[in-house]
Amino acid sequence: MTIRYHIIANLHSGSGKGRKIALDVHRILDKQAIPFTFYQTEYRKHTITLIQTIARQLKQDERILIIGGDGTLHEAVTGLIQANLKIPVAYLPAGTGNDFARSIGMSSHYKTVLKAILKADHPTLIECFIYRDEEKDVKGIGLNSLGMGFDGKIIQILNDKHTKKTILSAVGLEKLIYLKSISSAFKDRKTFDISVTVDGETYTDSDILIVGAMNHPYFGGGIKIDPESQSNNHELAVMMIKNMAFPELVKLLTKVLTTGSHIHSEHFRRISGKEIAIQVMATAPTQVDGESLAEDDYHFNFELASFLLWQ
Ligand SMILES: Nc1ncnc2c1ncn2[C@@H]1O[C@H](COP(=O)(O)OP(=O)(O)OP(=O)(O)O)[C@@H](O)[C@H]1O
Repeated sequence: MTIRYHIIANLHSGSGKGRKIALDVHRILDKQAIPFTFYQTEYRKHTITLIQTIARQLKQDERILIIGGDGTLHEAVTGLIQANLKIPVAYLPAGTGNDFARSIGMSSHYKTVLKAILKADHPTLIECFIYRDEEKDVKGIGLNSLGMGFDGKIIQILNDKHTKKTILSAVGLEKLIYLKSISSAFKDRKTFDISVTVDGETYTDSDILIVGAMNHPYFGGGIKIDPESQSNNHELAVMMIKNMAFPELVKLLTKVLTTGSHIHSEHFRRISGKEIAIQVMATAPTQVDGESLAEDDYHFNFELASFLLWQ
């Protein structure tokens, strides 16, 4: 059976990587006489409505392929879960960070990934999470992580400095993009008290720099911030990092980037489980999958969810 592909591509992802990959996919499919329809995302969140429209009309011999970064895949999965559409998607990573693709061991060569997609005969179940603050009426999905505090601040700074991100990404220094923002985020840091509940047990702490729910180890384009997390292991982890002086932060970051021994630091704490709630007692910059949420004093409940991936 010949399959027709509905390709949703964010041509701006990965500072032009999305455009290059999309053009090449176009060429490869043409060459193999594989039919496809091409849709280009035109604004933020466009992928959510696009995928819902396509998925609702999808025929038996048709599949959806997403080309973009973590943000684009995040929107695609949001669209499907929001509309309760249990339709598998294929995904070609073309972003700056590509932490989701890294977490599930996808090849970094898009031609290899495309080959596997074209041969795939059954989809794989991939775990993600749903976060919800009932009182503030805020709800969404996460593929990688949701973090409040310092990491939320880093993402805010990066989104304000889009040009820098573009330049560093173009020369392949994705990790540096995040690391360069750390000192400015640190200067403006705010710390807060937290209450965390994991599988019925509550922990409180104060002077917290970062608290977040992790679905796998990576943040910021391959920074292995929570090496003990694993994708698809039927649980999430809460990661907490306490406030510290700048020299200690540098030491901790060196460990993050080298041995991973930061997990033994007195500043680092991790608790894993299935049912998680995180409450921050002051407003904090917040990020989900590398995109900012409005700064607020959230009380989030997390639950595991899943989607289907052709790979
Ligand atoms: N035409 C567009 N103009 C502006 N923004 C867009 C457009 N299409 C998509 N977007 C937005 O771009 C954001 C970033 O895209 P994406 O995450 O795919 O790329 P990236 O940031 O380069 O990759 P990564 O998240 O892996 O680092 C998404 O949140 C999406 O809403």
